[in-house]
Amino acid sequence: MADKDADYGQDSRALILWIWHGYLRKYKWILALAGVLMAIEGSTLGAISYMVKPMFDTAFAPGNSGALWFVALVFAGIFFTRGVTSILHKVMMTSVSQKAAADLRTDLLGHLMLQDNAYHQTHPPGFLIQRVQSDVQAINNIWSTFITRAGRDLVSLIALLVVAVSVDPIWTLIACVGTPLLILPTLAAQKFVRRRSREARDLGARIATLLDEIFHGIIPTKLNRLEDYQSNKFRQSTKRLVRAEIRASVGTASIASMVDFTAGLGFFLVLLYGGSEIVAGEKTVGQFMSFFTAMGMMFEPLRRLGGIAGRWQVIASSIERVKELVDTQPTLTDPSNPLAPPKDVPGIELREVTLAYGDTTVLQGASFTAEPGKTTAIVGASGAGKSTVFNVLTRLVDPQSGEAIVGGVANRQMTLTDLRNLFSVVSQDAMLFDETLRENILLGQDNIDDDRLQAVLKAAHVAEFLPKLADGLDTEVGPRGSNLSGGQRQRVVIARALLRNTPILLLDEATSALDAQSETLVQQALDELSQGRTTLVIAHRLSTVREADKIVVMDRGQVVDQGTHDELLKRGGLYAELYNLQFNTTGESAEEKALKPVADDAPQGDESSRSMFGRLLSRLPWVSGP
Ligand SMILES: Nc1ncnc2c1ncn2[C@@H]1O[C@H](COP(=O)(O)OP(=O)(O)OP(=O)(O)O)[C@@H](O)[C@H]1O
Repeated sequence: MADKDADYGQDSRALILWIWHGYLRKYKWILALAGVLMAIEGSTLGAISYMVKPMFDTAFAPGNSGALWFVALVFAGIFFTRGVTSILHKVMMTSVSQKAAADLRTDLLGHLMLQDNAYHQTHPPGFLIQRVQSDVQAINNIWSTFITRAGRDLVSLIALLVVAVSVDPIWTLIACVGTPLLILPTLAAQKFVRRRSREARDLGARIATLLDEIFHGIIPTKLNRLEDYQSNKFRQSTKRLVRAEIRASVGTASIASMVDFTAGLGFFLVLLYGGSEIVAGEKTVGQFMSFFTAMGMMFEPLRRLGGIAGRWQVIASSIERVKELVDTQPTLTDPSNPLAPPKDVPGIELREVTLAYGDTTVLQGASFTAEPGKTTAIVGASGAGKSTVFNVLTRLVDPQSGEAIVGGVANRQMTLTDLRNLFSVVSQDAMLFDETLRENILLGQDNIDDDRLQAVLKAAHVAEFLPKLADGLDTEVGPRGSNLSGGQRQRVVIARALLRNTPILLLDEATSALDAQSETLVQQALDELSQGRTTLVIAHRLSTVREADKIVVMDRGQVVDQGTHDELLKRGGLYAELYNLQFNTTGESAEEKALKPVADDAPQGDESSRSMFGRLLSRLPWVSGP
């Protein structure tokens, strides 16, 4: 993302207020108590430096052993108080900080899951993981660096300053003479740090995306010998990250160092001026020691506070990034006056749907109907827009014009929850989570009785491979279900769909990745699943859609024909061409013979149809691929 001023121009006050209102205000009493404890701890430094004066002037100089006891006991009490208050406020602050960060992470995840599909296509998983994990962690650092330390340091500084002023206001003024010199360089350094931190966070997100792609695609990476290529890309990005991190920390450190320089100047001047007053006998050694102890103790908190200005810039850049995500609103939302979803098994109608991604038109006035409780197949070449039809129906994307009607209700008029509760989708990528088989099937439903579960396992043909698994239903399936075969994963997804018991079933190439034996089993499970439901099937293998009640033929975003298998073959249009082509190339001579007259007789004098054929020939996966 561009590193421009406008991006990090979010004013710090607004960012703090956002965190305060959203995540901290509810802990205000704990924070207040922790603040009091912090103030007590901070003021103990002032008390220590204050007690140096009586130690010298009342106990040491006159040799008063009674006063010595008193001073020693007071010192012990001060250190004890410091220890107790320190641990108490740290525990309180840490618990609030961890809880606030957990709340923020959870909110962020919920918000990101609601974003449109288009958003997730432009914000890859690695990028979002980085935001949810690392940026929130950086915000969490607010506590360790900003509030806990800064609060205590500020109180210490004030207490020590009070002691110093009480000893001699002029000495104090001289000691602080260099402070105004700090302002301009500090502001410049802060801006620099914020810029570099932002750059580092961007690079971190890019690296997380790269890692995500490498590990998700580890098999193609190995097979294509891409190890060096990926390592190189990683090395380049990490080099830039290291550079940005180093620059940011140099900026942060330089702010602290500027404090050192001005403090050095202050010490130098006070030593000359105050020292001469002691030599002249105008001040006592006790006063001088008390002042110098206060000044010496001020040095560390002041240095840390100087560094905190830089750290705040790092934190602010993370808050900005997280806030940017939170401020992004999804466009696919519930209607303001939603209608109830259909009660019976619904029919589906796509009415003149046109959809484009940028300049690319994907659906162009596409219309068809799918009867309730029947199976409708959608066929067409790769890229014809078949999967996009499913995306429109389930509102993963909204078309620019036209509408999708489910059971007489336009899908945009239902809430997203009601709409998506109507569909079960089984696709080629059976999405399993890294949990047990049982958890993968139940997906959080805890009201399923065992009889129903067993019936579902049987119907989905999961029961057949259960005995082969070490822990049966409690077997861990591994990341993305990697401990199961493709066919087994499909059957788990079918079991899920059976349990969801939705009235509409969308099958997107559900059996295409399976061998013949698995395909038969999965097909049986799917047949079981589609009973009594409105089913839409996308399949490249036309043998699997022959039995459909209706077949919708798509070409380049348009519905070019629809009917039963026999009707379409008789008409001799695109479907007959596809079918003929498929069975010719797979060498099923019986089909070939049966279809040849149809293909020859088809009304293909039409040039567009012939060019379509040539186009299809080059695009069809079953022609070029295995
Ligand atoms: N998010 C997107 N942004 C841009 N173009 C897209 C997007 N999604 C799909 N497309 C394009 O839309 C066209 C239709 O895609 P779709 O996935 O619907 O085709 P399909 O018929 O299902 O293809 P296949 O059979 O290969 O799965 C393709 O040309 C694809 O490149």
